[in-house]
Amino acid sequence: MATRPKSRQKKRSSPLVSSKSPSSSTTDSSSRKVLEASMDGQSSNFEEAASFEAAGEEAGTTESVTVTVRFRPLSPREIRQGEEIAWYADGDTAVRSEYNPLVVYAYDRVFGPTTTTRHVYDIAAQHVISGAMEGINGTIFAYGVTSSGKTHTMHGDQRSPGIIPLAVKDAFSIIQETPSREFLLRVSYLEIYNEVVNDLLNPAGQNLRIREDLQGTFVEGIKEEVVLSPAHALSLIAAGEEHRHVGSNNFNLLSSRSHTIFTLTIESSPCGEYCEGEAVNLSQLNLIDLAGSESSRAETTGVRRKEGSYINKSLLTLGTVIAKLTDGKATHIPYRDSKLTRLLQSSLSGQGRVSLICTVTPSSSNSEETHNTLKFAHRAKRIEIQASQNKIIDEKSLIKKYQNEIRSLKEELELLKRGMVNVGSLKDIGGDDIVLLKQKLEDGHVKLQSRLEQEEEAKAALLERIQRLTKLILVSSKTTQSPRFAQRPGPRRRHSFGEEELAYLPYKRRDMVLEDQNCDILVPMEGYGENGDDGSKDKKNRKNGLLNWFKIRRRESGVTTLTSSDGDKSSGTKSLTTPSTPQAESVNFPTESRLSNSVTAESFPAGSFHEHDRELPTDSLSLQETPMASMKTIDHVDLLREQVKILSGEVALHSSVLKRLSDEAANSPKKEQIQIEMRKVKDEIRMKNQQITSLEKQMADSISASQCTLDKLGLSPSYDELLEQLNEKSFELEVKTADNRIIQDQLQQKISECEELRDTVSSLKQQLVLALDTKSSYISAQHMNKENSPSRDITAELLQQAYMESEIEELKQKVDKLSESKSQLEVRNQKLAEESAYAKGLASAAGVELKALSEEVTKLMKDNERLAAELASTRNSHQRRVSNAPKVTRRDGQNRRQEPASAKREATPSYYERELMLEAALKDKEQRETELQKKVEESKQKEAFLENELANMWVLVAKLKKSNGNEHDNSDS
Ligand SMILES: Nc1ncnc2c1ncn2[C@@H]1O[C@H](COP(=O)(O)OP(=O)(O)OP(=O)(O)O)[C@@H](O)[C@H]1O
Repeated sequence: MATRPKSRQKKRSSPLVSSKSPSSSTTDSSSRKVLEASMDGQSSNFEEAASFEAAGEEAGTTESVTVTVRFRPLSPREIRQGEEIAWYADGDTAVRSEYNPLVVYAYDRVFGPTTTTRHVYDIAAQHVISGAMEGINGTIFAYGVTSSGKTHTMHGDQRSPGIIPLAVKDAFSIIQETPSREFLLRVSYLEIYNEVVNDLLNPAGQNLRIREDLQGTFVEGIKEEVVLSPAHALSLIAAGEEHRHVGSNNFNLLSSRSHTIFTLTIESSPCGEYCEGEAVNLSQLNLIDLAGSESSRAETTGVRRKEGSYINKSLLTLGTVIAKLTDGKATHIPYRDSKLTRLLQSSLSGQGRVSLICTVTPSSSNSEETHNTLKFAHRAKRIEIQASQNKIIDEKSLIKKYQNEIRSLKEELELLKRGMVNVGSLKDIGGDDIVLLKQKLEDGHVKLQSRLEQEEEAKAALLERIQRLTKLILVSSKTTQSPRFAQRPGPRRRHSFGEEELAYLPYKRRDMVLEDQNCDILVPMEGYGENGDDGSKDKKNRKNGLLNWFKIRRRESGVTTLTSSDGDKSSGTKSLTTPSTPQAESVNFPTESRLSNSVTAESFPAGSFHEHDRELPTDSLSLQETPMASMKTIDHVDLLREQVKILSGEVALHSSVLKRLSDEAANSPKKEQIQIEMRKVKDEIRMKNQQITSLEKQMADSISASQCTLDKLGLSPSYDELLEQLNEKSFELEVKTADNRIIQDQLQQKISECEELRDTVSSLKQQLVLALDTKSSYISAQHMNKENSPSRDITAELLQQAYMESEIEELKQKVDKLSESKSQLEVRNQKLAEESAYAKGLASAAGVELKALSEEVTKLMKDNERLAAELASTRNSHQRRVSNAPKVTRRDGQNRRQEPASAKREATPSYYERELMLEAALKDKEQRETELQKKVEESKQKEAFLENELANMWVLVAKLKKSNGNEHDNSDS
């Protein structure tokens, strides 16, 4: 990390407080929601921030999410409506309620309404970007209600570039400052609109699916573009923004109706020879501009309301996920409840650095929403994250793939060059026979010529490919090796944008758009957004508003006018003279004096990466040549030099021939013939020399032309323009070619898969044919057998025999199986018959027993009746006797009752004994009766059970008999 806020650095010396126990907490529910004394809250939170920072130094340690709050100023509309300030930034780390000074929340940092986005970037985002460049995943997102300033913070405009352009710029600056590593950057840009994922870089990529693999969630089929310069990346964002859903509500004329995620995938590996076998750092930087939550006060209808409910639902899920993550007890985190949380799953679950920038408005009308945002931010602070480097030792990483390809292409080129040089050895060919030699020479010449042409072509193709691949891999243009990661440089220089890069940022700030409008326009027009026309109105909005932002100043006529949203080229708009000179540029952006230095920026092609910030000395820039052009010049000169070498070789060969011819002419009688030959060779030599001279001239011209290139830059706008266009086109072509190659690889894979499948199909077909052949031969053999034809083929006979044998064998096996199952069934049958006999016996025994028991019961009942009658008569006689006896007084009665029982017994011994006996007998009988009745019941149950069993058995027996009968039938057949 290069720049850290000074205040933080100061605080680092203070004892660190664990980020796990944030001391600045609020009780969410209470009306007196505060909590700690403000100063305490601030300092402890500061320490927390310091702890985060320190943790960040060590990869893989626990950090907490960086949470910052950014206030926007009151909008002109709010001022007009006389709204008051409800919340304000109290110092650097606290937000306080104007209405209740005791309500205060503390964060890592709080930015007041005058803070610039650049400052916000330095504190809330820069460490995430530098981490991402080192292989640590990073996510930055802006959260807040509609119109609170999320898009202003994330995207910004030309006057105040947002976090996304600053991050892109910084990423390329870091590459520039890291000469020891090679980088490959890819971008993708998507939106989540009404829970549908759309690719903003590819209009055809609608409703994409979210998938999961071992590395986490990803969007299937999303387009990824390799980027080579900040301008290139920003142009993609601008193009993507054109497709984003934007509409108006009564708080924001250009309200984002979708969440967007801009992802920068960074691969890096050590430069040069050390890179082989070295792990590649791979990380993703997600820059997210959320759609704003909408309060019920938003006057929305139709499509707007639907969008609003989707936005609110996904933000609610985000809130729930964060609440559960910080709960500690939650077992299930509902990431899957919304596309947003699904895509943010790995970031939220703590893989990589996360920075949450909560944008708030101070206005009293939004007080409640602001309070909710503040509570959300406070909860998010408790999420723990793990910042560790992602290293992959994978040859499949794109950068490794390109590096390997470049290496092998270079080797190929080297071989080719050597082959071409060896061509010169032809000069050794010699012979006494001149005619033969001449013939040989002519043949050799033709062959040599065509071979040379082929090899030239191959070489040119190789060079082009190497160039193309090398260009995709970004390296620092600095030659000094000062590894960035080993020793961190001092304060980072400011981010500054070149003309070309600024052209891709929105020109007007949104508030300017709002201010330009009549106040009435802020309230939706009658019927606005009520029907399906919303879409078209959106488009119109986009055209009127956003198109202006993203209108790229073209240099066709040298002067371009940026029209206002109503198409008026009046004074309300700025006339932009396309600059080709520093003076012209300063006219364009009078407010930004720092821009005036970036003259040469536009002269650099989009297709090449060269840091051309205005911080770099202009002198150093002027010495640089357009890399693309320079590469081409070098290659051209290289090719010319090779051709000169070859021609010189040929001249040398002809000279040696000439020498031999002149020697021969001196001794030979056929002088004239030899002299003719010599003249021809001399002509050849002259011609070759002329060619050499012309090639040398071309070489000199090319070199001088390349040296003059810079002089011409800026002086000849049309040439620049053409060059730029050419470079852009060639860059586009390169990227397309890279894409094509990937597609071709995939195609190749599919083709090989297809071939494999075809092979399988053909082998299956063969098997089928074989089987059919066997069958038909068998049938024909059988047929022949039937006819008993004497001309029977022996093979068919053998085949038939074998077939029959196998058939017999099979049948035998079947018979065995059947007989086995038959015997099993017989055994079972036997058992069942035995069981049924036993059951029958039991049933009859039970019947007999039942009969006996019922007889006994009748007998007992009779006895019972008899005894009962006896007892009744005895009682009657006793009563009669008592009533006949003399009357006694009550006292007598009592006395008599008090007489001992023996005396009583003595008085009526037979009566008492008999009564007792009878009662005992009666009891006994009753007991026996109940017992017997119980037994009868049991027997009845038993009988019923046995009858049931018997019935079942009969059914079984019947079944068995039936199946036996079938088997017999089968075996008989
Ligand atoms: N810090 C700031 N300084 C000056 N103006 C700001 C600031 N933040 C926001 N604005 C202005 O406030 C208005 C609303 O901001 P912006 O569109 O960024 O809100 P938003 O949160 O993205 O809204 P939505 O969720 O509806 O898209 C714009 O005109 C913007 O220029």
